[in-house]
Amino acid sequence: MSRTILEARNVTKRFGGLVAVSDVSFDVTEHEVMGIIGPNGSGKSTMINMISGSFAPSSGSIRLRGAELAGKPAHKVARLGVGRTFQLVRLLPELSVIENVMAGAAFGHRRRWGHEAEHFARSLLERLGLGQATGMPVSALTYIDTKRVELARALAGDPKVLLLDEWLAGLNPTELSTGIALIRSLREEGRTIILVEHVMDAIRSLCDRCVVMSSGAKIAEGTPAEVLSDREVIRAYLGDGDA
Ligand SMILES: Nc1ncnc2c1ncn2[C@@H]1O[C@H](COP(=O)(O)OP(=O)(O)OP(=O)(O)O)[C@@H](O)[C@H]1O
Repeated sequence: MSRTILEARNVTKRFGGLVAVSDVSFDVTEHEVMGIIGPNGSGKSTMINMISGSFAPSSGSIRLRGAELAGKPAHKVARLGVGRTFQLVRLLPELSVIENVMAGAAFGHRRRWGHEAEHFARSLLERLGLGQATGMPVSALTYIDTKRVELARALAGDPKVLLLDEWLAGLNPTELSTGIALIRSLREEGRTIILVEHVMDAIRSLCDRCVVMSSGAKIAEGTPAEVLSDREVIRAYLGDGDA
């Protein structure tokens, strides 16, 4: 039976006078891939940042299997089981590829150290196609490879919920199909994933459900086919004249 793993209730985030996220609620079921989509500036990254503990909500609740995440710092949220990648890749530039991934193993949900961390990091890097690059400095990597390392680092903590913030952004068409196949393989192994994405092909082919945001509010929720044919969603993306 499917169970709710993450529950967002009436979540609001204000930056001074600006309401970036306004009273948003949704549930994420175990093993599902849920997309958060919406036009630029609609509050998607802010929502992800609140789930991962980068920002505290101004009000509302975010629970992971019943445990309150709202207001907890990012390292505690990671320990409780939320792993993430960032819209702008954040790696430790002084460290090698494998050291970056081992850092994720040390600070994630299931802590691994020393040989165990190294072994696990190596197996993840091989799986993500970076088996030959483990000792390289991250500064020598191509853009897609830095994204792979960041994904490996997030997976190294064995997260219960993986947040991908525009992980596919900036990839060329070949890299994009590799990237989509990679996320699909994570989905097939039963991971729970929340992804913020602008690439509609990826949304259609990867997501079980989507939440659509516009100006901070949730305006629709459903399968990709349902929400992408919703008049209000089309209006939010294209403007009044086109809906
Ligand atoms: N740290 C911050 N301080 C002040 N305002 C912020 C901050 N972060 C986001 N905002 C504002 O909150 C609103 C929502 O931004 P957010 O980045 O969450 O949108 P988004 O849907 O992720 O956009 P995009 O698709 O362009 O990444 C925007 O108006 C943005 O300028």
